[in-house]
Amino acid sequence: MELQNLVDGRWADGKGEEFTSTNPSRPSDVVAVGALAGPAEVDEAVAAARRAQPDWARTPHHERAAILSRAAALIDASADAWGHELAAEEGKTRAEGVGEAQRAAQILRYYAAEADHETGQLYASPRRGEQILVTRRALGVVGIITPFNFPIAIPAWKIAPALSYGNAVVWKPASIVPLLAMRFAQALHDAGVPPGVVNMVVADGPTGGHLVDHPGIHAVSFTGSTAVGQAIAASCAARGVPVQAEMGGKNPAIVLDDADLDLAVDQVLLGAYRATGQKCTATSRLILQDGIAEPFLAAFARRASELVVGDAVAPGVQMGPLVSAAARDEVQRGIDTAVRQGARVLAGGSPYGGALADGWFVPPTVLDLPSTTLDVWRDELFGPVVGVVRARTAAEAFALANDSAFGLSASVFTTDLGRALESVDALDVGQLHVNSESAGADPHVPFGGAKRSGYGPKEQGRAARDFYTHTTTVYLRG
Ligand SMILES: NC(=O)C1=CN([C@@H]2O[C@H](COP(=O)(O)OP(=O)(O)OC[C@H]3O[C@@H](n4cnc5c(N)ncnc54)[C@H](OP(=O)(O)O)[C@@H]3O)[C@@H](O)[C@H]2O)C=CC1
Ligand SMILES: O=C(O)CCC(=O)C(=O)O
Repeated sequence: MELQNLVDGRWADGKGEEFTSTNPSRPSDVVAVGALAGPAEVDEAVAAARRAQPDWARTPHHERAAILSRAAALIDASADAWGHELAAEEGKTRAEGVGEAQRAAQILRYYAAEADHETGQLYASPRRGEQILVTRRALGVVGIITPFNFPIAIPAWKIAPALSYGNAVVWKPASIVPLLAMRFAQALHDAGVPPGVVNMVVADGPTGGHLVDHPGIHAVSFTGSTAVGQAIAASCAARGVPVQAEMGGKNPAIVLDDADLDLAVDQVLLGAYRATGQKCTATSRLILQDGIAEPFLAAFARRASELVVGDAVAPGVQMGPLVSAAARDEVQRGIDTAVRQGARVLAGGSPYGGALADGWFVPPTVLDLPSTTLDVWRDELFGPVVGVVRARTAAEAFALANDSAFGLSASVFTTDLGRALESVDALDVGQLHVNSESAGADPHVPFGGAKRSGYGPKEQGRAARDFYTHTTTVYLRG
């Protein structure tokens, strides 16, 4: 597949450095080749977006919605093929890839349906002969920067609301997995998004910085690492531009003495190892109450070791590789450091030999931690690694869960409604799952993190409308 950028409604080769994307299951297989875009193409894209945006904002909401619905249908029709490509380029399994493509279509449909919701409010006035209206308008041109781990769903949940509320976008996807970005841009283009309303430039991080600092950009939405997100937030603050940054996580799963253990084992496995642990919402800390710790761990470590790891597109595979050699090396280094610091390996832990040694595979790993002083308790590894500690009481378990600079997501497993409600009060996180895995985000409800996991307004649902529009309060007298 040849890499191209979409600028002002035209597909064009990049003018920057040559780039090759490869299959992390079989790194000698090339998935896409081409040249990256550079700052000049970002400038062209921003100029095109600025020209196109006013008319797009004036286009009746229902016409914008019809385009999003058509794009959703195009994605659904290609979900099998694109899901396969996603798995071959990013490393999640084929089933997860197809599911992600379908999720992108579902998100587009949700924001298409937003056309049927009210777009403002009418208030009574304290003065005779006056009404007060609150209307909404688009921000203008939004810079969108997305990570590798959800190459179509995350772009969908940023770009669909931006478009639905009348903005134009300049989007820089993660350069390591450009293929699904091209597919998504293609679906929007083929569905009839006017030239310049959606521009996609496959570029490196520094060129992303050029986009963030561009004076023609009116807001920025970012998902990725905490370091980059905080730097972007700082530059946006310096320019006075709205920003939302969705960043890392170190998400706990708490299993209390009264939990349904079979359910908890199943769900924690999903949270920890689906997408090879490469989700900001993945479970990476496991807090077990003493009474169930040993039976839970015995079952969990056995099930983790039994997961079928292999080529992401092969039938029956339950976990694929990490996205890159660098990611594989970093996660393996994190495991080795944990072991040096005293962690006991209950599953995985060592690099694969044999056929899997050629791909970027790390085994599903369970580490029993002697204390919370180990680096693996604090630092996000972004891989299939879970560190386990024990707690005497539910209160102690909740305190351990809050012992993190991050606050994205958490799971609590209990059959006691009172304890479930206590956890709602106790845990400082953006998403709390009671009796389900820590990952997952529905399009109609807010998504985002507390503490270092998130900065600025949340994403999705009504929260997206608040980010992608601003209000005008109209004091109206006849
Ligand atoms: N919270 C989350 O959802 C996610 C968190 N992460 C965390 O981030 C780590 C690294 O993953 P990665 O995807 O590389 O995350 P990064 O934060 O490095 O990248 C995310 C996006 O930002 C771009 N970018 C990088 N540097 C800059 C910059 N200076 N200015 C503007 N844009 C920039 C990247 O471009 P390019 O790809 O071209 O470098 C990519 O499009 C993971 O190990 C994980 O800890 C990662 C993905 C998702
Ligand atoms: O849990 C999910 O489905 C979303 C996760 C996410 O946003 C991420 O990993 O970047």
